[in-house]
Formats: sequence, structure tokens, C-alpha cells
Amino acid sequence: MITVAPHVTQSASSLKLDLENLTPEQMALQIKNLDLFYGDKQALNKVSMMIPKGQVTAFIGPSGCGKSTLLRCINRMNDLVDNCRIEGEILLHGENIYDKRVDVAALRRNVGMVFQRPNPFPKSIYENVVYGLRLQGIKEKRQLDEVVEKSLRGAAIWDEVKDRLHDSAFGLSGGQQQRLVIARSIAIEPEVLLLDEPTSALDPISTLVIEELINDLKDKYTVVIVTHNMQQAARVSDQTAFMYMGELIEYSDTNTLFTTPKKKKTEDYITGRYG
Ligand SMILES: Nc1ncnc2c1ncn2[C@@H]1O[C@H](COP(=O)(O)OP(=O)(O)OP(=O)(O)O)[C@@H](O)[C@H]1O
Repeated sequence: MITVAPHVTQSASSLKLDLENLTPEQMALQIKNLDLFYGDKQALNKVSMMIPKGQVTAFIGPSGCGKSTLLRCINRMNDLVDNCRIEGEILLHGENIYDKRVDVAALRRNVGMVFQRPNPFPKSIYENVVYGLRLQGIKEKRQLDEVVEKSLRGAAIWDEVKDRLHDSAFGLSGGQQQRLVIARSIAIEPEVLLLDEPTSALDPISTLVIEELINDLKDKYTVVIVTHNMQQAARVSDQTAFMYMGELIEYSDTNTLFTTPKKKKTEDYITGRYG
């Protein structure tokens, strides 16, 4: 059981942001009064928050609190769930992604997602990375080669795979597969990357490599991560949102949330009293 709050090491730059009043230039996403029901069961209750651009935002909370559900709303993955009903809005560039006119496939290209278990396709490393580009009809070899190198470098795996690009992705370790999946996501240049417990199936060394990678990714992307692991949230995120039973209880810069939480529920959770 964790009895002390995790140590927070990230820079204090995010302290300057007023998370309740981000300017349009600072903001990547705005979630407004989001309710979500699976059948009769309400899984999200009036969640509102602003997610800053070019930073890492973590969702934490006990099992079943709705972290993954909230994350999946950001690229409309919950549309695929039968009996799922969503009310409220999520704004990207000021436009509601739940508007009927939104092209959901285009949204998912712009808001990429990486899951708990690495899910490379049964193809070569190279073909995994160019998959999205081929879907867009891009065929020129020089362009594809460039994207492969850039994406694999961006996912911190180029040096390990550059001599076996045409080997099966299944020959990679779990940690390498997860970085390959990240390379596949960034190959199509999304604005936002959603990471749903991206290291929970990985060993501690691979976890560390992915955490370092997350830190690099925020130079180019807005990253939103769900994690069970509070130490991980403290290590990688600039902002942390604590959720409990479908509600957003507290949301602030990570340092404040872990050192001086304002709500008793948050304090109880980060000091290991439940969860
Ligand atoms: N497809 C679904 N159909 C019905 N209920 C669901 C579905 N997905 C999630 N739920 C329920 O919604 C609630 C929130 O689940 P969610 O997976 O978002 O929680 P979580 O905080 O991510 O949990 P964990 O940390 O255990 O993954 C839970 O009560 C869960 O059982």
C-alpha cells in the first residue's frame, strides 16, 4: 500500500497555466458538462475541464472511476459501444467533436490512441508505420521511407529496428511493440495522443523508456494519459485530474495535486487510503 504521496519531479512551467481559463492558444481540448451512460448506468457525471496544448495531462483514480471512459470520449471510441449515450460537448479548435457533421475517421486520425496491450498489425515494422499513410493513398517510396525514419525516431526506437524494418513486428519485445504502435500513431501527425495505461503490460525498464518518450512527445503533441500508477502520473504529467465514481474531483498542476490537494477525497487517494 502506498502511504506517502509520490514525489513530483517535473518542471514548474505548468504552474503558470490557469486551468480554468486557458486562452484559445493554450488550449487543446475543452470538455463541457460531459455525461455518459452505459445503458442505465451513469459512468461520467458532468465532467468539465480544459486540457492544455503541448503538455501531458494524466487521469488518475480508483478502478472503475471512469478514467478510460473519459479518455475514449476524446476520440469517440465510445461510439462503438452499444447502449452508450453521451451528453455534453468536447471542443477541439472550438468545435464540438460530437456534432453530427464531424467526420469521425478524420477525428481519429487527429486524435490517436495507444492501448494497454501493444497491438501491432501482423505485418512488418515498416508496414505498421506506413499503414495510415497507405490508407490515405500515399505510395511514393521516398516519402514513405522518410515518414518511417522520422516516426521511428520520434518514438525512440529507430536505432533498435533500422536494420530489420522488413521483419515482422511480432518479433519485437513488448516494450518495443508499444513504441512501434506509438510510431504508427505519430506517422499520420495527430495533434493529440491518448495513452490508455500504455505501460501496464510492460516490464520496469520498458516502462521507463516509454515514460521518457512521453516527455519528448509533448514537444509536438498534446498527450493525455490514463494510469493506475500514481508515481507514473507524478513522473510524466504536467496536469493531473483525479476522478472518483464518474466525477472529476480535482484537477490541477501535478505538483499541487500531489503535494497540497484541496479535496479530502484526493488526499485520501494519493496517500493510499483507498483505491
Ligand atoms: N462497455 C461498457 N459497458 C458497460 N459498462 C462499462 C463499459 N465500459 C466501462 N463500463 C463501466 O463504466 C465504469 C467506468 O469504467 P472505466 O473503464 O472507464 O473505469 P476506469 O477508471 O478506467 O477503470 P480501470 O482503472 O479499472 O480501468 C465502470 O463501472 C465500468 O464497469
